[in-house]
Amino acid sequence: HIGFHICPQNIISFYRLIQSFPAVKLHLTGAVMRATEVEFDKAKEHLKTLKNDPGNDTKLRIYALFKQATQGSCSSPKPGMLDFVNKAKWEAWNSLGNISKEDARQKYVDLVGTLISSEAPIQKEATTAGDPKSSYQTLQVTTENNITTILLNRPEKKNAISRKMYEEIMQALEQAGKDDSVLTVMTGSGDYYCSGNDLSNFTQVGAEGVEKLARDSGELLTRYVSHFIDFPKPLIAVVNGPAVGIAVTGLGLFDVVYATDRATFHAPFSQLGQSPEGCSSYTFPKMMGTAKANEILLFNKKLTAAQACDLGLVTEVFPDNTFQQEVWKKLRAYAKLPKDSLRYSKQLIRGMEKEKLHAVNAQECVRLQERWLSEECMNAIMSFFQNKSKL
Ligand SMILES: CCCCCC/C=C/C(=O)SCCNC(=O)CCNC(=O)[C@H](O)C(C)(C)COP(=O)(O)OP(=O)(O)OC[C@H]1O[C@@H](n2cnc3c(N)ncnc32)[C@H](O)[C@@H]1OP(=O)(O)O
Repeated sequence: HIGFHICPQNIISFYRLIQSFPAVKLHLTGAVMRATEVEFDKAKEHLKTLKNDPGNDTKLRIYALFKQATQGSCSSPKPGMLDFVNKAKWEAWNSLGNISKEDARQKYVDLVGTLISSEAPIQKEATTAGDPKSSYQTLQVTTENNITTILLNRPEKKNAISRKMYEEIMQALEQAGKDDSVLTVMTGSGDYYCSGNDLSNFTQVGAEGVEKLARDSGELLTRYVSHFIDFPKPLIAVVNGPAVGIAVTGLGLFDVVYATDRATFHAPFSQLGQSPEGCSSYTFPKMMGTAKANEILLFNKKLTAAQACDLGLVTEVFPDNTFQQEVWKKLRAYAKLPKDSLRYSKQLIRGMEKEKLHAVNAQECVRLQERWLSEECMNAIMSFFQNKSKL
């Protein structure tokens, strides 16, 4: 017995205690938050939503990881024999030895993730009435056979991503990250996978002018891309047709990309007076070499599915007439694999890169905010709407 009383009120005071540490306040008010710190903060918030008491051992582990992540190794003197609670906390913290702050932060995030997902309701059926998933306007989100599918659903606009759709995709990713499914799939409805950013996002200039629009767009894009960087389980793109702009660049943040042989991949940034996003200025050169990436990101080279596969952007290409059948057969088999093993393996594969990716995302969005205000970009957007100059 360690002196904690296990009741909901005590869980709440435990969180308050954790929140009240000066180190956390300092960390929260820091002007620049590092990527995993953002994730760490999210985990702290998620922790507050736990409905069940995780038990004293787990609470001590959470406490210890929190201290190690924010203050480093335990160096305070051991509390006296009769100071049960503080002694147990000290022992838990001290038992972490010299593990780094970053490792502790990751372990904290993983532990909270496991606790939260163990409470998630079991999803047995595809979308049902009253399910928040059925309230999306631009997406159709379903969970079936352990697979949550996010269907981009504006086929009449070639699934161009409107502001509403950016928000809904983020919301759907948050849900999918927490639900009981094993895999998350993104695909498009109709003949396109996605024609990228909806160019009318740049024509809705409010009273505060274009600078405000550019700032808001930069903020939206940063959040959007962060959701892919931080997505905790395997994320698969089923590219059912042509992909443009951010729908191409973001593919570097997916874990597997299956494409129909009808798909093309086009990131026409210089043609639009813009610059790369979705972390592609980092993921593309890393994946295919700088020279090949330059043809795509600087010189607007449109790739066929086979070329994209040769360059490593696409995992496998299927003939269009058997695409859906072959891909879903594979996915259904993958979705039978153990969920946590997949989740942890993905986190190991991606974990080391996360901070870098967040930094790249931030840098790309700063550059884009400047680009969106440029004459080059404004002319390209006007030209699309006035002359319908297509790519
Ligand atoms: C909040 C800001 C975040 C910014 C993130 C940065 C992201 C950057 C990018 O993604 S850059 C790429 C932007 N995309 C484009 O430039 C594509 C523009 N579209 C086209 O060139 C063509 O529409 C096409 C080649 C994709 C398809 O041509 P086609 O098959 O001939 O179809 P239509 O042109 O008739 O299209 C049907 C319908 O959809 C509308 N539409 C298609 N794509 C977009 C788009 N990206 N933005 C807005 N609207 C789009 C098109 O206008 C038609 O509408 P209509 O029927 O005329 O009302």
